[in-house]
Amino acid sequence: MAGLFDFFEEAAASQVLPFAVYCKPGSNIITGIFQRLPHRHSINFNKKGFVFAPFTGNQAIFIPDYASVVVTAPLEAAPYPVSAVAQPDVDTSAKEAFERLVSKSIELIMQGTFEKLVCSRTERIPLEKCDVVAVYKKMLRAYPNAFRYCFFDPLAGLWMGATPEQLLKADGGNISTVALAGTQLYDENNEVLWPEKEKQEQQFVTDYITGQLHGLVSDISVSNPYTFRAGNIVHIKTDIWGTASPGSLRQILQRLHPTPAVCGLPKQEAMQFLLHNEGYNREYYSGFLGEVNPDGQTDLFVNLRCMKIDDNSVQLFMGCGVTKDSDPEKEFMETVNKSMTMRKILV
Ligand SMILES: C=C(O[C@@H]1C=C(C(=O)O)C=C[C@H]1O)C(=O)O
Repeated sequence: MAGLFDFFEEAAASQVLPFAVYCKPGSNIITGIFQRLPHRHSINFNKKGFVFAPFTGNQAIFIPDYASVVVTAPLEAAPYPVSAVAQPDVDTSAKEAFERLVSKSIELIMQGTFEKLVCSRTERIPLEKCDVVAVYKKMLRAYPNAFRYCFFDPLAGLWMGATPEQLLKADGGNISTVALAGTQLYDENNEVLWPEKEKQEQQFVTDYITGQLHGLVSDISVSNPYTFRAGNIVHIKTDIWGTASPGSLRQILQRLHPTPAVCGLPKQEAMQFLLHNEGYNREYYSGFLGEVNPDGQTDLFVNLRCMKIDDNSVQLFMGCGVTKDSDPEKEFMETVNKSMTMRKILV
């Protein structure tokens, strides 16, 4: 009988029908959902399946279980130690353009137009041929604490990523989410200390999320912020959980996405600013993805540390939170560090 990786090899090679292959943080079960017919389904929170939504949140793609073959496989291979891969040569014009965007954002924050903006950029790496399944297998072993996925849809293209950020977990009335922000390089020889700027940036996210949950979620609990490692970098993380009113999942999601961890404050204005000023289309980067299950666990993640794989190139996506205390050059370096998550598995 054909196993998950047979389906995956075939679906990735032919690139005709939508599919998703994923493994949850800390899990050793890989799930594949392979749609049987070339029909585009829209998201329906009453059906079980896999959702893939763009940054703007509009027109999410949905692969329903009932229209697909769903297979699982155990993750048996040992962890893959990601090697020290050299950082890429700096593309001066990309660096200057990004620093201009960050400077403009700082100015608008100083003027009071925004409290926070998350600026992002994309980088294209030429690649003759990408062995999608081999790269995915490497990613599975390299980032055990991330949500590791590969997704394909004929219009959206082929995407892969290892995201550290949960957007929403819901099981019956119990829901949880996280506020994740603040970034520095992981250094095993030094204790992690967080500057005020990073703490403040992360606090914005925690306050926004708890504020948005009020009215829809009761008994909201918030953990203390703690340091969380994601590959070669560390973040500040706060866990947030509570009890949701029945049938409120779609509304909670609308209120949360996109959080100020990936967009900005105020939300709608920040989104418009980013759409008009980043100079490229984020598409599904900083959107959300994962399992929807009205009768069980819904498990959604923010699409970060991801890439889009085309015939002859790979496009990387990375961003960073900008506040009034940001330094444009440091923010650019932060995006380089974040790009290493995917770069390391491409070598
Ligand atoms: C925007 C990204 O990451 C987000 C931004 C962070 C930051 O500004 O420090 C940290 C984690 C993520 O919430 C990205 O990885 O592209």
